[in-house]
Amino acid sequence: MTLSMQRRDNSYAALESEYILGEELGSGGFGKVKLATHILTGHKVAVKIIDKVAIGDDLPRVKTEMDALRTLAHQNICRLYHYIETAEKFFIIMEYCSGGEMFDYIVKKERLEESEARHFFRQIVAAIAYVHSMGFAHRDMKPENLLLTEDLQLKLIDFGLCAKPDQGLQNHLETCCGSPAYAAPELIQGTAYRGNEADIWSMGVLLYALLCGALPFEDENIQQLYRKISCFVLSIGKYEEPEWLSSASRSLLRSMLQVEPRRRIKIEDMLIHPWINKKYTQPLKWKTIYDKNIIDEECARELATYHRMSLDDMVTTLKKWKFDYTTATYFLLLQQKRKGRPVILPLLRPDDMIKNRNAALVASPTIHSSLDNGLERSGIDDDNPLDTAFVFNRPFSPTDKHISYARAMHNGAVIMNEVRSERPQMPPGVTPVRTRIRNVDDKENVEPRSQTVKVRGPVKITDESPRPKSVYSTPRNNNHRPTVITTVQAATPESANRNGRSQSSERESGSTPVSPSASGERTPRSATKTPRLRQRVFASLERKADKVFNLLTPRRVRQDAPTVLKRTSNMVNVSVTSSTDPELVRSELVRVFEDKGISCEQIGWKVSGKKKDVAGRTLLMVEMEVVMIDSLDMVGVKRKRLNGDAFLYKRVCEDVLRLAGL
Ligand SMILES: Nc1ncnc2c1ncn2[C@@H]1O[C@H](COP(=O)(O)OP(=O)(O)OP(=O)(O)O)[C@@H](O)[C@H]1O
Repeated sequence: MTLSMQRRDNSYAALESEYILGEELGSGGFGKVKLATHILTGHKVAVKIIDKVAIGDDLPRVKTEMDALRTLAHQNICRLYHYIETAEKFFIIMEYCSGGEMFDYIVKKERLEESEARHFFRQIVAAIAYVHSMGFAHRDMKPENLLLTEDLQLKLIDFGLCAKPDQGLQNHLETCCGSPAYAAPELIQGTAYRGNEADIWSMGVLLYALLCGALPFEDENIQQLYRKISCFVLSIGKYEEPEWLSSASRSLLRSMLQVEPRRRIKIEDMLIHPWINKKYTQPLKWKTIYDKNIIDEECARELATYHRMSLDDMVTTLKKWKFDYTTATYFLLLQQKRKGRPVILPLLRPDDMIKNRNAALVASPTIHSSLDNGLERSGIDDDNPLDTAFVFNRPFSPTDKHISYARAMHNGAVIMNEVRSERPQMPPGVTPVRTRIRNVDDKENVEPRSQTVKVRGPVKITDESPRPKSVYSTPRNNNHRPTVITTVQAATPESANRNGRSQSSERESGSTPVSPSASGERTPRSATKTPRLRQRVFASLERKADKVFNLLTPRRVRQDAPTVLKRTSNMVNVSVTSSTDPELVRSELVRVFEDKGISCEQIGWKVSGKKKDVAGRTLLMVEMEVVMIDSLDMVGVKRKRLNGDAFLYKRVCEDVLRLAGL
């Protein structure tokens, strides 16, 4: 092991006995976020890893984020479970939002129907009403900071720029922060402002993005962007109002995108706004469903048994809200309970489990069999080996619950093999696809378990196993990468320089306003396409992608890439080409990146591009991975924003794929 690897090992040692690190979920200006498994419960969590040296002067931002996350507990705010600080790093362990970024959802849908936009926006309003009621302003509202759970519940993240003025939100703030495209005019003008009023403006931009699939003010050049917002402020410019917007949505947007902060709609008035409440029978429930003073007895009892403590002592411990491993386990047990799963911990402690990974197994039936009888599988992650082991086993006997859980923890591979023998055979590493339809009318005002939304699969591609018939591999190495979580990954390679931060949102608007019209809410999309909204891209991009094929050329492909081409059936963020030749597609991606002056790096089937501004600052990092689409046996391109502004990402992807022959 090299010295640098050892160093990395040590820096992750704090997580070793408690979490198993997995793939990278995303990265921001302040670190990266990885998927991980909480060893004791087997649940997935997200771990934000911040390097103390790399963060430098921005250290206070971590403190701000931690203070906010410790205080704020709301159903639409990503839950903090555990916080670890070491000499080198901060680890922020949070609720895992498997549905990806809200932005990708908008992109996938091009824009949202008003009813769907309302479903999401009500959750944004609920989160911000709560944040403001607690004396905080978020100050960085944008679609990248809104994540989705697998059942399309929205979670606000990234409280690193939030503010909590000592004398309350009526007090003025001065620091200009957030993304320029979402920034209120008073921030851009550099005057003192109120954080809550600035949040309402950003929410207006966000609602516009949901309804129109574009931003109201955009420009490649940040000064031009400011100029556009200033023109709007001076009433010599307007944002475009597409004709498909209903009169109620226009009126809400106008009241939020109100230049004069005092005249901007207040969050209390938004809660009762007709557009927000249309077709909802109950008022928006914005208050938190969590009470820090109430501890769930069943979860506390299970923890007390595990730690060999009295229930009272455990309740006292939990109420200290230390955000340590016990707090994390409590929250995960609570989550388990809400999903109708047994509230059970193993007899062994994580350290023992790791030491005894290969110990002989002791008992047979496992605990989660009731789940297998079609009772309730919600929340069980098919692509989590530990969870999967629990789901498809034999009936539960109360006496052996701990032993069998421990068995599953000890030797997932053995259990998995047993499991597979009871299920249709699948190639190793292939994750079964699960879809669920739930049943609901009023999505927001019912308990999460009874909600009915079609579940989107997780964003990542989990099928990484080569298929005998159609494996495309580079000449030097045929090894495929391991599946997502198999062993403790004390160290994972750092991605090359992902610390660039987006400076601006970039898109030329240049369009004149469309006169308002009171069109109905459910205008079919086909009838509402407006060429003026040039920002709407991905859907059209995907439709045109089939033209890539004929224009592909095989030049400039490095033949030394080590990884195997992935096959996928997961179409999230994947553009289909009509090509059957992945090498051709890859070489064309490289060519177009280079032609556009975007520096690019090719690693296996992934082509990463980095766009910089004139001053050499990284504005955006994007990754395009060539994949084979299972059902079609065609080549696809999977897009991923590594860093930087989402709408700039959208534009760059559009350009790259268009120039590649559309
Ligand atoms: N809880 C989570 N579940 C799933 N993915 C997550 C989670 N938290 C963050 N991510 C992913 O990681 C990305 C970066 O996270 P985050 O915005 O918190 O980092 P940051 O360094 O503060 O970024 P920024 O530069 O925007 O401030 C997100 O955009 C998202 O894609």
